[in-house]
Amino acid sequence: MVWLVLAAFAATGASIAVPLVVQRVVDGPIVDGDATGLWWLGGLAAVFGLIEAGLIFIRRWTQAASALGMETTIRNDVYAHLQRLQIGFHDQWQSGQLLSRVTADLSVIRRFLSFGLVFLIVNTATYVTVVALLIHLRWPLGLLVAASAIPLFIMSRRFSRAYIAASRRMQDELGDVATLVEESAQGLRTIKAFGRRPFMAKRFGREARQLHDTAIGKGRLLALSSARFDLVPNLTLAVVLVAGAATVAAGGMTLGQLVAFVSLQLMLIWPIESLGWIIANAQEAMTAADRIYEVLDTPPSIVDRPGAVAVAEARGRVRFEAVSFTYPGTETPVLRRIDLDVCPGETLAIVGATGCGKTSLVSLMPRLYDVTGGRITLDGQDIRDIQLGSLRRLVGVAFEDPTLFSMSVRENLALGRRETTDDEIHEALGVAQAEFVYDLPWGLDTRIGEQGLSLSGGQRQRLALARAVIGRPRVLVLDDPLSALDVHTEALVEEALARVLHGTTALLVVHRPSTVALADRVALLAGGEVAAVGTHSELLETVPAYRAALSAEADADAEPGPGGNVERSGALSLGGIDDVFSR
Ligand SMILES: Nc1ncnc2c1ncn2[C@@H]1O[C@H](COP(=O)(O)OP(=O)(O)OP(=O)(O)O)[C@@H](O)[C@H]1O
Repeated sequence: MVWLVLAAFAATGASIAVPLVVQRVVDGPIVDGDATGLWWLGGLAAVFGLIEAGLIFIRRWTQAASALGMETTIRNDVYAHLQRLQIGFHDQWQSGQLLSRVTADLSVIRRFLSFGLVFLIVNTATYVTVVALLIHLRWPLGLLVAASAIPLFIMSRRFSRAYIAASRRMQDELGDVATLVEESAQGLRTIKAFGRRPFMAKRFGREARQLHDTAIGKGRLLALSSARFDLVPNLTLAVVLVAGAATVAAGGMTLGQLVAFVSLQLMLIWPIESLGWIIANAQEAMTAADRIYEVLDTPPSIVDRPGAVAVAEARGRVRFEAVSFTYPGTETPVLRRIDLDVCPGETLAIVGATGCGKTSLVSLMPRLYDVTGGRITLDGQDIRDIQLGSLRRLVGVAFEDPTLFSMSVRENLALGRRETTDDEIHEALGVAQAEFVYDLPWGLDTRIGEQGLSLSGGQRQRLALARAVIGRPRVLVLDDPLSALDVHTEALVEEALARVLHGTTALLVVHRPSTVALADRVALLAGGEVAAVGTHSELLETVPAYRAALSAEADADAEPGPGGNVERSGALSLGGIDDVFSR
């Protein structure tokens, strides 16, 4: 930036020097008929021209490097911050809005850094220097030119107020359009399957038209103000020409001085004309910066507490002590006074009606959310006093909706643990019955599609399960990890999983009665509270609500799927369409 500004100032100095040389040429060699002097001064003007060209090259070159460097740094900062922010933040933000901030808004800032800001500095410096020279050359005419700044100032204030509102609206609308594109791309199967393409296209068309109208309004504002800005220097020039000619005729200034005066004044036209564009550019960049700061200024709420310790090994005793939890931004607690004690190596199944808080409960273990009352301990230590990094290394997680990334199978699995050997991968794939990956075209190095969409629901779920069990974490959190598997595969996975669960403390959200068999004990959740805890057979005998919950799940399970032995990914698709239409 420093080189850039220095080069810009020096180039402006060189360009201002040229009219001053012209003045010497007109008043000296031309009036005196001195050919040698003409050559010398002509050569000097050419040298200034060459210097200016060289400096412009340096300016443009450094401009690209500095603006792109800053854009990349800010983008990395925003991305890193988004990763640090708690899930609660992401629940409340549309992903398209975040996407447009990391892409479109940052490009606006880069454009300002590389053009708007440079021209703002250079043009202001040019304006001040040239006006000072004009006053020096002929003060009454110089002051007239200086006075033309007053209407310019008033016009630019009005313009910037109107423009900032329009550009904020447009950038927000751009975010909405990005959200729609992203959602539609993700939900394309559902949209096509329900024949809702025209509906979605119409919805998109409405948003796109809104964006178009705002952009046109913005363009109109810019066009109007550019025309007004243009008028001021041209009117001033006309006055200067008439008054200047009269002064030369009266002998108040030389012809060379008038030529220099007008040449210098012509140098002001571009800085003034570009004022509207620079203000627009600056306002857009300020709006974009505001939008980026809305993200950067949100402090992550789930962080290491002061004095949090790193824990490398754990026995794996997990206790929920009077835990309650309310989602950020909501009033009603989802979980109330939860007391659970899970011994090292024990598997606790969590059973309950849909929406009773099972997923919320297990999300607290890896601190995706923090408890709002009570505490969770691991080996007697509040998990908030354990460094997040080490807590998440100790806790393996697989959720019902298995997210895979556009990376190779191996990289997807390594997300579960950074250092993995082929043996560990093989073992984890065995547990999850996911050996099918060896049959993919490039085996473990096959790149799976965006979010793993080229795999079936059951295949994705098995890979997510393998990712959770890789490296045998001390605590496993499995949120209905077998829901998309056919009965045969489920039995095989359960058999292998039982061996893994043997030495691991596990919280296992269970929807299907068959999976309960994996658990040592079962906790029945009802309305966000623990209604009963005991072994499966105890609860079956003594708790009618447990029998009811399991038979309801069994009924749901028994509903015929297409083809009987097909992997049950229907539930996931229905979740998807709900999402599309509720948004
Ligand atoms: N991000 C969120 N923000 C606010 N409320 C939420 C959020 N996620 C879930 N809830 C609410 O919390 C309650 C419990 O949801 P949760 O997903 O924990 O239930 P669940 O027992 O796992 O359900 P299911 O069996 O259908 O998976 C529901 O009423 C739900 O609407």
